[in-house]
Order: sequence, then C-alpha cells, then structure tokens
Amino acid sequence: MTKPFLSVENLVVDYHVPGGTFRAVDDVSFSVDKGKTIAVVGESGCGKSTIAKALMRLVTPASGRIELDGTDIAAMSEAKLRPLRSKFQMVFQDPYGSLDPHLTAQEIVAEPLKLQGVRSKAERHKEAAKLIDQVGLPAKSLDRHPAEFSGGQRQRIGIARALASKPELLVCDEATSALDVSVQAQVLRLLKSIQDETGITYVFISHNLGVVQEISDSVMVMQRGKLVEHGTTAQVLTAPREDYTRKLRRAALDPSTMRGLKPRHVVRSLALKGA
Ligand SMILES: Nc1ncnc2c1ncn2[C@@H]1O[C@H](COP(=O)(O)OP(=O)(O)OP(=O)(O)O)[C@@H](O)[C@H]1O
Repeated sequence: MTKPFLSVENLVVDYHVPGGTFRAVDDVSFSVDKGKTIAVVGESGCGKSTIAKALMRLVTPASGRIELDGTDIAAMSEAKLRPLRSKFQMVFQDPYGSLDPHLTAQEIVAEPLKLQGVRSKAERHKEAAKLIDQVGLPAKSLDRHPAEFSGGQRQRIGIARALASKPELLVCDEATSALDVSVQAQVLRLLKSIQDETGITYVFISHNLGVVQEISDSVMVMQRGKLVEHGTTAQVLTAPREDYTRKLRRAALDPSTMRGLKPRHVVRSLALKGA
C-alpha cells in the first residue's frame, strides 16, 4: 500500500491566552492520499483554521506529527522549513485582503518565484502570465491592480499566486466562501481541473456542506477541537455516524443557512434528507 501524501498524527495545538493556554486542536489524526481532497468541516471556532495554520506551520503544534510526503514538519525549525515551504501553500477566504493592492496581478503572481530564486524578472513575469492564463484570466489582466477585479477574479489571482511555487499541497481556508454561488462553482471547477492536471493534494476547509460535497473525496468533522467523524464524503454526508454530523447536516438544510448554496447543492442536499 502506498503511504498517504499527508499524514497527521495526534496533532495538538495550544494558544497562549491570559492566565494559561487554550487547546484549539486536541489529538487530531487524519491522512490524505496524493491527488485527493480532504474537507474539514465543523461549526465556527471548532479549530478548522488552526489545523490549516498548523499544516502551513504558521503555528507550531504543541505535539503530534505532520508528515508531508514522508517528512515530519511539525517541530521543524524555520531554517529547515524554508526550502520546503514552496511545497505547501494556502488560499485564503478574503481574496482582496490577501493581495497587495499596490502590485499588478502579474507582479503578485510573480512574487513567490523571486523567493524561489528565479532571478530573471522577465522569466518570472513570463511564468506569471502562464499561470494567470491557467486560472482563466485574460492577458489584459496582467497589468491591473486587485481593486480592478471582481471577487472571483481576485480569488483566481490568489490561486495563481499559490500555484506559482508548484506546491504539492494546497490548503484552501474558506477559499470560496466570499464568492457568490455561480462564481463559487467556477472556482471549484478550476481547482478540480488543476488537481486533475497536476495531482496536487487539497485540504479544503469550509462550513458549506454543498461545496464540500462537490470538491472532496473525504471529510473530517471537528467539534471543539476534536475530530468527531472521518470518512468518505458519501459516508459522512449521506450516512453520518455521529449526532453532531447529523446536526450540521440539518443546519445545512435549514433555509436560513441555505444562502451560499447553489441550487444544484440545495437539490442534492435535499435529496440527502431521505437518505
Ligand atoms: N491566536 C489565537 N489566540 C487564542 N485563541 C485563538 C487564536 N486563534 C484562534 N483561537 C481560538 O481557537 C479556537 C479555534 O479557532 P479557529 O479559528 O481554528 O476555528 P474555526 O473552526 O476556523 O472557526 P471559523 O469557522 O469561525 O473560522 C476558537 O475558540 C478561537 O477563539
């Protein structure tokens, strides 16, 4: 059997808070094979973004292992991490806030290439233009600034920037949540086609079960820092084993929380009701 591309074992993440520590992720283990997508779901504050930050090593876990292609990065020093950082990248929820407003789209996408040691500016810009084309933006986008793009287009620039360093793992933290439903569907299609082409592995954080159903092969459900259920997307969404997952699914079916689901998702989600 081949080893999973990402293997997380007994991950614990603590935050320092006044008077002590707060355990945001408590003994969480999961794995995902190369070229597959795992979704992380759960209510607000359950620890989804903290898992993303730990995978990116933006926070240092208190304990546990994060094996990326066989290398444990959980406790690695920044100096040792630096050459590996291009392997794992992140796409954020806010496509505007995460892009430098003073740079053009081409400069934004070219920047990671500088960090990777591509010395020639012409070379960096050529590669950025290729990536901008790959994410479906027209060539005339190259000289524009973030303010001149729509939310969906900005998210495409964020994806192109994340792909510039040819990562093997992309963590998408609510990457489509700020987008309206049709644009959300386009960005999901884009992510899927990139995965088909490159074999990239995704960790997809979302509160939207419709989106999760669309993109992921497996789902892990978090509650108050703990992993409560983990299985294939079909199993977790159609035949959840845990009450908490059933509650999340019911909440997703509630018309007041349906905003953000495209009609196809609503139909599918409703179809799940009888399952
Ligand atoms: N820097 C921090 N210091 C202290 N506590 C934090 C910090 N960041 C997050 N937390 C706490 O850790 C818990 C998990 O937060 P996290 O952002 O991972 O949740 P989440 O599931 O991503 O939530 P949301 O869906 O609202 O983004 C929350 O209780 C949060 O208040």
